Amino acid sequence: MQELCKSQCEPCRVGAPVLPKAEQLQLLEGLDGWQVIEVDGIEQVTKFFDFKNYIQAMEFTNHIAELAEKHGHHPAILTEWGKVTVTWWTHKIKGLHKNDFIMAAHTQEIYHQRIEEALANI
Ligand SMILES: C[C@H](O)[C@H](O)[C@H]1CNC2=NC(N)=NC(=O)C2=N1
Repeated sequence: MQELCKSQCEPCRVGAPVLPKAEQLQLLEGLDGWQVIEVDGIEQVTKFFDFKNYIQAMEFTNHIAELAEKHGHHPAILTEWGKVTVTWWTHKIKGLHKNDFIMAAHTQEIYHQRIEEALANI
């Protein structure tokens, strides 16, 4: 995860190959609690994050939106009371690219940073 978290998204062209399952599993090992799902035949990597309330969930959602804009790579986000589910896949290849695992690593890093900040303010 350390390596992924320091990585930047690579240019991904239409028609690029989706990640083979073996590489997906290897990249998952570097993450914490993410899983690969398939939705309408499209493989995606997803994880949900817990929060104290809806405002904190929304703040995290907006932080991920800023991350996505910065990298030009955007997730599906479901924001609920106390919970945010973030799901990454690459639209242009209709599946998983290494970029999705890089962005998952950045996502969980943001969550951990926010938790540490909250604990520091107790
Ligand atoms: C033009 C724009 O950069 C592209 O459409 C980007 C936008 N964000 C994206 N996000 C994701 N998840 N997959 C993409 O293929 C993608 N393409």
